[in-house]
Amino acid sequence: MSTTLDEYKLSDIPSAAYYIPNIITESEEEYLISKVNSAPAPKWVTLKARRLQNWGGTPYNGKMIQEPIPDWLKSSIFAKLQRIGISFEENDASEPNHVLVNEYLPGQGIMPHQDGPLYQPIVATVSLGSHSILNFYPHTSNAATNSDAIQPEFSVLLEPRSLFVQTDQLYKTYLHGIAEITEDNIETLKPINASPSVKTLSRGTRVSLTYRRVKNVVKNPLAKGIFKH
Ligand SMILES: O=C(O)CCC(=O)C(=O)O
Ligand SMILES: [Fe+2]
Repeated sequence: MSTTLDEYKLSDIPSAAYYIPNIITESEEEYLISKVNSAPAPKWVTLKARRLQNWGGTPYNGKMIQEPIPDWLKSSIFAKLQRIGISFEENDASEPNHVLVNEYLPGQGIMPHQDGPLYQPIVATVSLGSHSILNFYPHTSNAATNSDAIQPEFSVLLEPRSLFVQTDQLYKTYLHGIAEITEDNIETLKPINASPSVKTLSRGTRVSLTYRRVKNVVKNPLAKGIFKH
């Protein structure tokens, strides 16, 4: 990782996480939200506590048939990821090949989980529209099945327009999740990067763009002309 990135490294937690406020402008944020919201209805997959869109392909059975990532998801982001030195492949600066878009209404979240070996062990998340709090738990805890009863080991505040990167041991040995609540008590949870003057934060609708690199990618057979008429 580059020296620029090191400036944003979060300390006192397992290596490594980086937090970069205001990676995009308010107008870029508005544009990205409008593009997410204008995706065709079948693009959305609705789950119990969030809905999502897959771009670049839909991982299945440990593989993904590669589809192009649309320009609107690349234009304001890829150059910035590269400039601050975020590499999605060991030893070079390969770009992400998959973007998962998640939308959470206030009160929605995601159970503690690991992103797993399908991806290179790095995920870069841009937050849009509202803040959230990402909670981390050691993977040996039973937070995945009982998150309400388990206190996170630490939490990170994700402000709108920020970039959060998790990689290496943090990616591989911790679970992360978002509680299904409408208001975050900053005073008690004490996210490692939050200002001590903030007491509570009410959630609005948050869209997250999670940029990753799927390791095992197959080219689209249609694009190769296998099914030529
Ligand atoms: O919305 C987020 O910031 C977290 C999403 C996440 O953990 C995932 O999609 O695997
Ligand atoms: Fe995740």
